[in-house]
Amino acid sequence: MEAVELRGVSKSFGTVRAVDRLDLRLERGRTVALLGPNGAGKSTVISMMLGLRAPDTGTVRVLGGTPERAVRDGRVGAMPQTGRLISGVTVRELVGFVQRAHAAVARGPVPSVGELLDLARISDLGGRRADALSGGQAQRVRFALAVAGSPDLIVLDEPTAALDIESRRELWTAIRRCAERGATVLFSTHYLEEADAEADRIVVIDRGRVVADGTSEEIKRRVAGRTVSVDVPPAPSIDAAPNVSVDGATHVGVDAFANIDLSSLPGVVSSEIDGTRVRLHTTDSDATVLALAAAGAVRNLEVSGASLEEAFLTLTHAEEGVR
Ligand SMILES: Nc1ncnc2c1ncn2[C@@H]1O[C@H](COP(=O)(O)OP(=O)(O)OP(=O)(O)O)[C@@H](O)[C@H]1O
Repeated sequence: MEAVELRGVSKSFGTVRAVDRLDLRLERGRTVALLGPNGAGKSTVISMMLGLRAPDTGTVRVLGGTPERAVRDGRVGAMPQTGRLISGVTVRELVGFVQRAHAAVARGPVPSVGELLDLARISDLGGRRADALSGGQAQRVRFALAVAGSPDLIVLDEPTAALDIESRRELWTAIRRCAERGATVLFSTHYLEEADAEADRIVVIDRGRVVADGTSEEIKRRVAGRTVSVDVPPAPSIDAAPNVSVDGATHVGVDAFANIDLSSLPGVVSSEIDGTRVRLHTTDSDATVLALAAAGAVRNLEVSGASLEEAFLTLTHAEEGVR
């Protein structure tokens, strides 16, 4: 049984179609990133998984039942994007209150207050007022509250937004510990490097639809792009360099490196010149390199795979014709 299953789910707000016939299955025990630009529909998807919104069409199943049921049974721990900690209590009191509420209804064992403080890396904050914490500290307290019921599914909506690198690292240490204990983790993020580093699987959504789904390696491969970089040859060699025939049509010579139509080289879909460095984005790096070699333009040649960022931009801008 999957942790989450969305089938043909759509949700509109007035004329805005926030989620558009979305199908998504999350296997148990994995950490999945929901990645997408602003307004892609991430929060709306999450709110339907948590039973906070009903889909217009389609079905949402969580841990084999309705989202409401899974949440009511304490099997889902959530950290929504916004929400402040209540005032007038210490961190320990707040975590204790939520822990006892879970312990009273839980089917199985739940962590003690001390374990929760330790898990969320907030043991040293137990005596501090809950409403007087830094952003990173407050986020770790919210995480402790989210996992107080030892949930099977943890849903985190942009958990590290606006946190500095150190706070992000601390929070991820805590999240990873829950994942290692077998929890399924779904988190949304704008940070590509975070999805790359923390997720077993990345689901890229855009305009309410899944545009890519796989490991970060698979997503990078989907873009099928490689970047070939070379230095622009120094002036003395320019005149001596031969011209090269490309696709039997365009004659390219390194003497005119700055003026040639780089995108007419075989495989090249776009190019950029940065100072003395030329970067060619290509779908056929072998052919591009051969053409450059024939032109004698292979100084400091480097071939690299597409970055996740390039893949993300390509995937999410595909329909706009960008790139
Ligand atoms: N309550 C609402 N009323 C009207 N429109 C809404 C509402 N909630 C979301 N939307 C719209 O639905 C679309 C998807 O929004 P959503 O918040 O799900 O995206 P998101 O991917 O979480 O974005 P972000 O990364 O900016 O948080 C957007 O166009 C948004 O303006």
